[in-house]
Amino acid sequence: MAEQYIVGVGAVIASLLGFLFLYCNSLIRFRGLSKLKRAASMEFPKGNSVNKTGNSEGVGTTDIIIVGAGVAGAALAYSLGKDGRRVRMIERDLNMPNRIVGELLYPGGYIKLIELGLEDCVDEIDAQQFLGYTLYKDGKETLVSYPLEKFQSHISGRTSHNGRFVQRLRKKASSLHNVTLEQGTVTSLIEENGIVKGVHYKNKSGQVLTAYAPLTIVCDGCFSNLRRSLCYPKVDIPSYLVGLTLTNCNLPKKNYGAIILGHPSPIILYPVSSTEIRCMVDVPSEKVPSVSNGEMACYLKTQVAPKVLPELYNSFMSAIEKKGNIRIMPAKIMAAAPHLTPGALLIGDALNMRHAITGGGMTVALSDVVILRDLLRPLHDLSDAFTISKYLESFYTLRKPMSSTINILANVLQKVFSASSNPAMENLQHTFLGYLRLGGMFSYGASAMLSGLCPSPLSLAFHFFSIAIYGVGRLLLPFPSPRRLWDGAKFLWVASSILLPYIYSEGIRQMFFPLTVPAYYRTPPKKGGIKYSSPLHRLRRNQTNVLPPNCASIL
Ligand SMILES: Cc1cc2nc3c(=O)[nH]c(=O)nc-3n(C[C@H](O)[C@H](O)[C@H](O)COP(=O)(O)OP(=O)(O)OC[C@H]3O[C@@H](n4cnc5c(N)ncnc54)[C@H](O)[C@@H]3O)c2cc1C
Repeated sequence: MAEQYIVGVGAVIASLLGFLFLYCNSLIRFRGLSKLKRAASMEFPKGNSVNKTGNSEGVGTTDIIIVGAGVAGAALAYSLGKDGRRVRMIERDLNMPNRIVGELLYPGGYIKLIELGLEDCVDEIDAQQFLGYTLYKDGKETLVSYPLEKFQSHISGRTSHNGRFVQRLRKKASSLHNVTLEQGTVTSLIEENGIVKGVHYKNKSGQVLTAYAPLTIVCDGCFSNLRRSLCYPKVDIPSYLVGLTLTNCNLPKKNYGAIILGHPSPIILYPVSSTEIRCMVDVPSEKVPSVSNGEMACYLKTQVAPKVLPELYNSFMSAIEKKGNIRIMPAKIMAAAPHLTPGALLIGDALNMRHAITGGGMTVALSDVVILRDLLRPLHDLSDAFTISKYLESFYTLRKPMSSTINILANVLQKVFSASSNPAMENLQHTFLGYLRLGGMFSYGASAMLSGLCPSPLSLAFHFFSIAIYGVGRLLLPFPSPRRLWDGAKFLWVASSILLPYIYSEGIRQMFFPLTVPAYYRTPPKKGGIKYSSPLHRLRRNQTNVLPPNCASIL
């Protein structure tokens, strides 16, 4: 009864906010899409028609150097290669990566793969369809399904081994005759008069070489050693993710992952192949036990194993015993803070990182690739580094709907999921789970954001207010006593102190008022008579089979 009352009051306020949100959302969407359409619908250079602007080793043979052939680099190389650019990709290690990162791709990320023509890269690698999560807390279960009803049946999340996926992307990129992929470690950028002209790199045999191109795109991942000169890196590591591979077991619900909200660490489980389950344990940075001296194994056995689902317990214990099976990675957070550098650009984890607990990095990276490809498409000549750099500044605002929504959700949810002795935090966790259980536009709206299907800062703000109303309402009922009012105030304080710093670091103006950012209006430099044709219109027509026109129609 009480919950219905809260939902009723919440629904009225939420409807008003919702109306405002939908209005602003459609305005921004309309302006943003038409800008991208305008840019991307211009004719792109084909094969040999690209101006030859390189000027040293490999004179005139490279338009764009890409550093790092990970998810972002390989996908970008393919899409730029498809547009006729001569791309030179330099990757430190061409062997199949063996990492515990980048295993879950959201449905929104899968749609980006389709937009890039790379959807077959999740075929033949034993990737699993992924439809959502079951959250477990104190013996209660909450099912969170991605809102996929309005999509074709193949649209869903995908989970797989990162290495297999990356190798497929690399293979697809290097299958294009105008994309070269070579093994080498880029050691520095070549800068002349404030313009990046190319890179110094060491090849497999240790020889120091140089490569030149009018544009260098750095995608060297979370441990980037090149980002320093292209952005203001402020990296935070709130926790570490400890990964184990479980075999001979199944998750309770097929195609769904599991998140166990237990003390001391949340545990995340999802399939990475038809026979293996990835288990990730989030351990706060200040108390990470050492793997080498066996403390981690002991921590997992004594502290974590009792919280694992009973049907996975034996596999979990055997996984700890398996040599080399305990892997650990820092979960870094870094807001994008680029400084414009003519001749160079950063994307992927090198530019921006969010907590890995929700697994949104690849979706953001692929979304960035789509935006960048569309912005670069009308440019025939990349030689005017200053003008191009100024034009590409719009990239940092256009990426915000996807990147800021996924970043903030990841960073906030890691805090909400982590056990805490603070009753207000515990309250926040219960409120969040209760909100997800409400169903309808509340839980579907939240999962539409979480899946990358409806990435919108306004939607984020709307759900934050709805959760706040719901949470405070729960605390005040049945009568708002002074004690309850105090608890409600503490609840709002804790919730805001988690969320607001992340909104601030993403940039309030870029997130909520993109139309007031001057860079947003930059159009392609009109040199050499750009002709207008409509490759993107064709693309968008194909896309509508996959993508409903707006968020409201997904829910
Ligand atoms: C523990 C953990 C789990 C995660 N899980 C998920 C998940 O489930 N889903 C998800 O979407 N995201 C996840 N992420 C984030 C995801 O891995 C990244 O967002 C994504 O891989 C970024 O792609 P990228 O191309 O920028 O970097 P990467 O994929 O890391 O690629 C960088 C490439 O650059 C190469 N390189 C590096 N330095 C040089 C150099 N100097 N010269 C040449 N090449 C170089 C590297 O060898 C590598 O191939 C996770 C992250 C962590 C830490």
